[in-house]
Amino acid sequence: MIQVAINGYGTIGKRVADAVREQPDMEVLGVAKTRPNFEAETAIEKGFPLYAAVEERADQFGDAGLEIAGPVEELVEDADIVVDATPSGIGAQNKELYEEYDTPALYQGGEDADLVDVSFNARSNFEDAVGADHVRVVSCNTTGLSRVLAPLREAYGVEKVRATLVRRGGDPGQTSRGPINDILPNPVTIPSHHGPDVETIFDDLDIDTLGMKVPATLMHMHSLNVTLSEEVDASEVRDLFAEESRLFLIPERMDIDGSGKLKEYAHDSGRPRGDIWENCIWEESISTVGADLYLFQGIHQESDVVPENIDAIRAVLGEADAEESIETTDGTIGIGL
Ligand SMILES: NC(=O)C1=CN([C@@H]2O[C@H](COP(=O)(O)OP(=O)(O)OC[C@H]3O[C@@H](n4cnc5c(N)ncnc54)[C@H](O)[C@@H]3O)[C@@H](O)[C@H]2O)C=CC1
Ligand SMILES: O=C(OP(=O)(O)O)[C@H](O)COP(=O)(O)O
Repeated sequence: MIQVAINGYGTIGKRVADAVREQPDMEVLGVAKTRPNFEAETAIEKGFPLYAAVEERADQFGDAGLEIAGPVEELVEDADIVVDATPSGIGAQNKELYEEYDTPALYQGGEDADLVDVSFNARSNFEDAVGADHVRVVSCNTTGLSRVLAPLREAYGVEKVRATLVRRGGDPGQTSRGPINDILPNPVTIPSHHGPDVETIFDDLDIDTLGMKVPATLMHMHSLNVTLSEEVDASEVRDLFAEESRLFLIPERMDIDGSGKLKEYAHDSGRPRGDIWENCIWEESISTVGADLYLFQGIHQESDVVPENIDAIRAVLGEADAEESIETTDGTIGIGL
């Protein structure tokens, strides 16, 4: 059994912990947090050993009636791999800790690409992460773009990508985020950081991205234009995408007009936390004009990177190839609405 440590038990960390628990070849050795809160309490309720990420604050857990298993150093030392899901920039500070105990580590998309040996997307470059010590699972948006581009590149070739990313202002629990009544060009400079980030997965890709932030919390929305290397009928692209387990084509008959109904559907289907691990592509939006492909896709920022973290664990430890790992991950967490 692969012993997995999770350092940072917030939006991403708690979802990765639940997904690790579903795997036949992995166990959650423990999760580390800086301070007690509702997430620390639920970690204990779920039976995850809770470790103190910051020594000076360890007493706060006892004061709140939460039992601590030990300091984060102990957890890192005993683990086969650490998933660092701390806020942007903290992962970089933690790298020294993981190196000290010679424990390989996964980082999240908020960290810089040059922190790691490999930036990772399971569908696109699984093999690059085999045996690597420091791997970054790219951000929710980069994951969403990579999943669409990988099959298009293989089937037709891609000349140029242009994407406009309408990004949610904050996650539902991030009460201090915004905007609350505006539409922001964000970042206002072009390209946004997403294009260069996708190039950490496909280094020969020509991609321009523009970003915005809007008063929404549920999901991001991408408006995508891909110039393919050949003229393709839209129905062929739909068939190509239908073969991809992490692309959900929203059928017209479902009458899902946006992120609200998508999330409602995920809740109705019994998904944990209403998570949607797949890209959600409106089937009717898939259109071609000559070699230009257009589509809209919704990206559930809180959960699409979760299966990618699970696959990255197997890649780093050389425990499976891409196909085996993706199949196991999808089957155990319930991918395929
Ligand atoms: N929330 C999202 O939509 C997505 C986030 N990401 C990336 O995932 C990473 C984590 O983001 P979230 O889960 O949203 O953040 P979060 O703020 O929800 O969770 C981070 C957790 O780490 C804890 N923490 C803070 N400092 C720590 C330390 N020194 N040691 C251990 N734990 C510490 C916090 O208390 C919190 O529980 C970031 O790099 C972010 O860019 C990637 C994809 C989507
Ligand atoms: O990595 C993300 O988005 P991004 O790729 O748009 O920077 C996640 O949705 C986290 O975004 P945040 O930096 O707005 O919390």
